[in-house]
Amino acid sequence: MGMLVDGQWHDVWYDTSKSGGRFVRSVSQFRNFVTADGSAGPTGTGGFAAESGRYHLYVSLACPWAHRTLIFRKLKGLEDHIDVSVVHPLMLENGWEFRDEGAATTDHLFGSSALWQVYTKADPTYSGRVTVPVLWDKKTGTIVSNESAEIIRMFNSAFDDITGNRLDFYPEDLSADIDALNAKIYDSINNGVYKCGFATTQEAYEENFGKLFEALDTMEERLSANRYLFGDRLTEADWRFFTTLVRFDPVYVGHFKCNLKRIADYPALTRYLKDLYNHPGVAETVNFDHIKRHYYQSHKTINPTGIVPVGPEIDLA
Ligand SMILES: N[C@@H](CCC(=O)N[C@@H](CS)C(=O)NCC(=O)O)C(=O)O
Repeated sequence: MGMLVDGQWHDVWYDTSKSGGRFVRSVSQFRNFVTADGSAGPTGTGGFAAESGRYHLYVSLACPWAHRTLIFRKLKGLEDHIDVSVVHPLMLENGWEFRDEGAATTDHLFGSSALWQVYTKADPTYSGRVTVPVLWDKKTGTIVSNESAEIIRMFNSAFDDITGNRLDFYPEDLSADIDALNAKIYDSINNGVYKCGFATTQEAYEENFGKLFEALDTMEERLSANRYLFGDRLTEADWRFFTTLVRFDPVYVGHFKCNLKRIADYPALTRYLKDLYNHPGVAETVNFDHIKRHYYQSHKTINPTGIVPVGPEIDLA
């Protein structure tokens, strides 16, 4: 774990000393958009037109945020148009690293040993965290975006004329409702589990623990009456929720101490999780080996022995 300061790598853990033991996620800094015609998106600059083979995606199979982008790449038929490098599951003193081992790969573009080197290629004086996912532009030699919420929006529509795939997970008529629900799920659930797990005071942990399970109870109720979060319409909000749900019982219950209940104890959430997992193409994006090894072996302040629990038995088929 570490970060870049003026383009130099430093091995440091999250500093919670100024926030009462609370984990505060930093804001992503590369915020451009790929658009169908290269015009500017909601933030950043233009010049990033959708083209087959032009963009490269860096992901971790362990990371819930990167997982969103892999799901969209799959469901939107982008696999032949956007290639991928997969970091090694262990994130230690050099941060995310590349190694040709199992499902992990080399850096297919530059052969870098660590992801921070890709960040400094985009900006030699970059200061900040080195996170996945990263969407790289081969043409201009820079990072388009390192914000998953925005990368999935690009994947949802920018390449439609190239792929002919017009599935829309962010339909206009639901967009405001999706944004509102995303915000709630992000704060109390997606990021909520991290706020429990990375808390360094009892108070910070308990505050987020309460909010997390309150939010899960609300979702359980909502999904008791609906197949998906918005009735029978499968949207971006479902995929954003899914990547946390699928990691919950194998990792967050134990490693992040989110243990009031398991997802297996919620009938509607269990049915929903299985439904999404069995959606064509999605199971192939889930790698429980990387998920478990990443969390249990990378966060030495939480699990110093690095022992990965063998259980629980997970059967989502
Ligand atoms: N807001 C970012 C967050 C991405 C993120 O925090 N990724 C984690 C992995 S799950 C990471 O790379 N962390 C490295 C670090 O914080 O140094 C997004 O959604 O794209």
